[in-house]
Order: sequence, then C-alpha cells, then structure tokens
Amino acid sequence: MQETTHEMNSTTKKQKIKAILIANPTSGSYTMHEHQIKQIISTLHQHGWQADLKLTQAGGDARRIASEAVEQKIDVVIAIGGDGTIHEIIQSLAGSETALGVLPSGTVNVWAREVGISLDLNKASNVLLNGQTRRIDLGKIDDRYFLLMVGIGVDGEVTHAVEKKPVKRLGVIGYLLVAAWWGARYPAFRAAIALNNQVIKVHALQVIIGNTQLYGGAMKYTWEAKCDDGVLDICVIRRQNILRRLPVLLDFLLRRPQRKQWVRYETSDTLKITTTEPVAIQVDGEPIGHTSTSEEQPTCISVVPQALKVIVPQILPKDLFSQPPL
Ligand SMILES: Nc1ncnc2c1ncn2[C@@H]1O[C@H](COP(=O)(O)OP(=O)(O)OP(=O)(O)O)[C@@H](O)[C@H]1O
Repeated sequence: MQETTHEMNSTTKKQKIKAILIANPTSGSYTMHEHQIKQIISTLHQHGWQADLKLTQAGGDARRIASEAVEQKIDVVIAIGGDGTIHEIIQSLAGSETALGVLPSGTVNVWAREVGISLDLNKASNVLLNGQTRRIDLGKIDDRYFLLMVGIGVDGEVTHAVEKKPVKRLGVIGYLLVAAWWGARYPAFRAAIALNNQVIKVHALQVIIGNTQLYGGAMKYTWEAKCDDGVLDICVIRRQNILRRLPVLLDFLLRRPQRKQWVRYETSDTLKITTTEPVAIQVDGEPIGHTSTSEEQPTCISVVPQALKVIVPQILPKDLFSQPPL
C-alpha cells in the first residue's frame, strides 16, 4: 500500500501498518477461502503488518467492528466478504483516515470486479501489499452511505424478494430466477426527480443512481460514472412493454451502443425523488425499504466527495477515476 508505506517511512520505520480483517463467514465463497485467509494473514505479518482477524456473528457486526477500528485509528479495514459486507464497513469508514481493503469472498463481488481486484485471494492480497491508496466519493441515501449504486424499481423488488428467502441460497441463479419473474411482470412507476434546478417526470422501470459503473457484475447502467468526480450518474430506464424488455436487457448485457435509446442519463451531486406509489429500493445490493411519496419529504440522494480511502491495484480501469493518486 504505497501511501501508508510512504507515511511510515517519513515518520518512523518501526511503525507497523495496523489492519483489521473483518470476515463474513456467511458470504458466498468464504468457506472455500478459509485456509487461504490464514496464509494471507501470516504473509501480512511477515511484511510487518499488525493484522487481526474478526469474524462477524450476525448482520451489523461488520459495521460495529469497523467503527471500533476507526476509533483505534487502524490504518486499514480489510473486508472479507461481498458487497454487503463492504456496504456495512463503509458506514463506519466514511470520512475517516482508515482505508478499505478487500479480499473478495462474496457471491458477485461488484466492487472488486470494478476496480480489478482479483477474485484469486493471493492476487488480491498482493493489492493490499503493493497497491495504491485513493480517495473516492460515496453516495448517500437519507442517512446511509453507498459505494456502488442505488436501484429503484425492478431491482429493488428483486432484492426485497430474495432477502431471507430460501432462493437466496441458490446464489446468482436464485437472483436470476427472481429477476426473470419480476422483470416480466413489473409495472412501471411514475417518479418526479429534482436535480440540477429542474424536475424531471419519468415513467420508468428502473432508476439507477451510480457512484461507480458496474452493475450486478455484468452490466453498466451508469457507464460514464467516475468514482471520484463529485457527482452521481443517474440512468432512468424508461417504461417498456413486456415484449421489449428482453431486447432492452440484452442491449445492456452486451453493452451495445443502442442501449442509450432506452434511457435518460443525467449527472448531479444531489437529487430528490418522489414516486406516486412506494417503490422498492436496493442500495449496494441490500434491500432498504421504499421511496417516499411525499413531496415535502422526498427520498434524498447525494454525493459525499472524497469520503472514503480505498486500496486499489496500481493499474486501474482507465475511465473509472478522474483524480490523480494521493
Ligand atoms: N455472520 C453473519 N451472519 C449472517 N449474516 C451476516 C453475517 N455477517 C454479515 N452478514 C450479512 O450478510 C449479507 C451478505 O453478505 P455479503 O454481501 O458479504 O455476501 P454475498 O451476498 O455472498 O456477496 P455479494 O454481495 O458480493 O453478492 C450482508 O447483508 C451482511 O450484513
């Protein structure tokens, strides 16, 4: 990790990098990686890191442990899990000097895929040791931070439908089954979105508000998003009849240029959304309730510039960052 090593050299060479590894033993591929994780921790020790492993017992633990790490001025919190575990951890890391590292062990691992952290944990641990530290923006919906995106509409319903249901145990296949069911029958919704001093009225299947580009590990709805540019990208997928929905989805899956015709694309640092009926919301893949139908108290989404330190590979996707390294 370049920046911390540099800081270490400029103060005292004896100072160790302090890291807490927070592992979610229920995340998609954790069991498969358990042995490897022990080896990685001893490698970190050999490189002079003080690294302690903490396992979560239940949802919410990762956030609490990360909060303690920030209080103790730990240099790095390493998430061993998927995007849900990362989502919990960033709630505590936001605005702090503690950096987020990742050993991807989830089901989809969108953040790791997005920045090019290998799903091979030995390679991912090399990013911890030899990567670079950047500051990136976080999004915020009401009081909750997000790293990747907010989804309102079909994907919100899918996430709510899968949560705590047996189909979740099927992993990606479970999501695809529920997504196919909801994708075909979902009615569009009407929303008023206030941004950039205007109100746009939409009749949509889906609104994605992205801090980053990659969606579900495969598609890009917010394909122009940069994670450090101080704005969020908004992709409104307009209402389509049942027959059109599959071709639209294929345009996104195959990243065809014509996908642009199905959407309205905006950027803004703040937006306020009101829908005529409550619409399901997902944040970084987690279901969090429904949109507001009250114009007086709309659902508020904003960007918090430079809120999170992250450890990422030396070589990054060329269009995801706009600022130079720290
Ligand atoms: N010990 C635990 N027991 C039960 N749930 C937990 C525990 N620790 C964390 N969680 C919750 O598990 C959920 C899923 O975790 P996570 O996202 O890391 O794995 P995943 O769903 O397999 O991966 P991805 O999000 O990349 O697809 C999160 O909502 C998190 O809060």
